[in-house]
Amino acid sequence: MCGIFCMFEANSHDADNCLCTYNCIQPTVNRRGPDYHSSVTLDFENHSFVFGASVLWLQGKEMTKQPVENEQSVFIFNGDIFGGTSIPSDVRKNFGDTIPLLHLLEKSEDVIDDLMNLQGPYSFVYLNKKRSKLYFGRDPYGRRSLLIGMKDSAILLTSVATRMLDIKCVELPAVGIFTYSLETGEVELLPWPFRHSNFKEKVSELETILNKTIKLQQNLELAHHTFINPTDNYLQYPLLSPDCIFSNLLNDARFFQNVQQLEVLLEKAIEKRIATQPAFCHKCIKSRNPCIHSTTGVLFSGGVDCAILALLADKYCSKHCSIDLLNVSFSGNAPDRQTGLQTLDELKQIRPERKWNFVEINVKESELNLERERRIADLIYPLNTILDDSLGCALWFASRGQTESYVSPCRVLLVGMGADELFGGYTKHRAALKRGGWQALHEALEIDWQNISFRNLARDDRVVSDHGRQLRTPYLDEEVVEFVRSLNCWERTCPSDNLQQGVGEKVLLRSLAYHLGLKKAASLRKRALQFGSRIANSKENAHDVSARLKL
Ligand SMILES: Nc1ncnc2c1ncn2[C@@H]1O[C@H](COP(=O)(O)OP(=O)(O)OP(=O)(O)O)[C@@H](O)[C@H]1O
Ligand SMILES: NC(=O)CC[C@H](N)C(=O)O
Repeated sequence: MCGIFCMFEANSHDADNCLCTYNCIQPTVNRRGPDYHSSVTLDFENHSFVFGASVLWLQGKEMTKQPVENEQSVFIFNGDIFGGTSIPSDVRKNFGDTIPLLHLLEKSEDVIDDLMNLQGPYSFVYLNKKRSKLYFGRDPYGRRSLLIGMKDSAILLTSVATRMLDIKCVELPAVGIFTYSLETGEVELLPWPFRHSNFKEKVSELETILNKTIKLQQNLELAHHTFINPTDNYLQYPLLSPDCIFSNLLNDARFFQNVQQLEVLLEKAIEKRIATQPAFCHKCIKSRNPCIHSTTGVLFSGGVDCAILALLADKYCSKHCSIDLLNVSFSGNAPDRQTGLQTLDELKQIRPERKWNFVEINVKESELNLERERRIADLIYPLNTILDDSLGCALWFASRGQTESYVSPCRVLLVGMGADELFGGYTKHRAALKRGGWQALHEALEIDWQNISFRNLARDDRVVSDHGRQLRTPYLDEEVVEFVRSLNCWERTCPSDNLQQGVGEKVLLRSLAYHLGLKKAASLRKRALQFGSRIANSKENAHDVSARLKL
């Protein structure tokens, strides 16, 4: 993952202030991109700028260095363009995504339209000198981090910050692309063509931080999918075994069509996310020696979401390479260790030729406390709850991929984020159905989807990228999301008393797992990362501010 940093100050010809902040954050920014790092200092139109970037090379035949600077532009980019019509795929294959994206922005008449025609996660900062404008933003789902803060007249934009900084930061809301005019100092928002329910709250939080009114031209409609009731006694299979239920469902032509469509789209999403990387692992990339080490890994609890990812990854990883399955536990026999080993057996049976590296990552409390203080709390910042602490720490250790005898050489990690929001996997979805029927479940899913970019995605990106690895989330692929969100809630999930736990919730995804041969994993009950790994104390209130994250 690349690390990006930009700080600029109005009415200034001296970058010392900005450089001072850069020096403080630079080591953390650089950890995100181990292949290259550099910075650019600029005095332009009565503003002083510092741009910094570190690169994890993933696209193109050669690495693209950053910041990219030419007569017209300075550009820093963290992300992956995987598809869409604005940049042809053969161009990306040869030249990577950074330069073509810059060219697109340089000639763009309608930035939002051009970006909406791209697929993939990103955040960027782009100075267009001709237009005297700085553009910055995150992709519409908010899959990459970008923080914003202000001190006096200086504005900071960075992938990561530290708690020590004398600048209060917030996550830049993924609501559109922002522009800053060097001529007037005005900040404008070019919004994505839909609006989340918390749009206003997020924009006004930003106005407080910047101490400016943000100009917004369009007044957008709230993005909301309409609700339709199921017509028949949909999914009424009480008291049957999971095997019978899945077999029945897969024999239902209408249901099976959705399973097949999901399989096609998810495979495509995984294929792109595996194919788009150089054919070298972390250890061998410097020498460029072709290797058979793992380049792709899966954060692996053994649960249904990541089991599907691992099985489909097998199809697209070189048959000579191993695949790392990284499994973290904060107590020897944590539930996720048991399910991890169980699903490993299933994968081995289905794909016996593959070398599956099940990496047992055991974390002692002393090490957890040390690393949280030394590093993880800064990565989680500005989020600060007990839940952020548990998830952030668990993900950091899982993605470090380190045991006493092994360090994972993967540069790309697949994770199952987004599956529960899209397919309805949380206990609260069961509660909503019980409380208010399908309509309430539909609304709960809408809210979860609208919140996903603010809740966890940027934090997860900051934490995993600290190991110089790229987090990739196939369930959050645009085509997968569009398809799943086009379905009625009752076609995706059925957390009713008629279908037992471990079958009804995420029933569409579980049916796909069963169809692929993951017959045991298909009906494993959900165990959230913080409980499955035993990092969390269930007596604490997950939404309270965490004292452990304070300086
Ligand atoms: N103990 C663990 N070790 C490593 N990775 C994990 C672990 N637990 C969860 N993950 C990763 O984090 C993702 C999201 O976690 P979440 O808590 O939503 O898990 P989940 O719903 O139980 O998913 P799954 O069905 O894949 O277990 C998982 O899909 C997986 O990639
Ligand atoms: N990891 C990144 O964000 C780098 C940007 C770009 N996709 C590249 O591979 O060069």
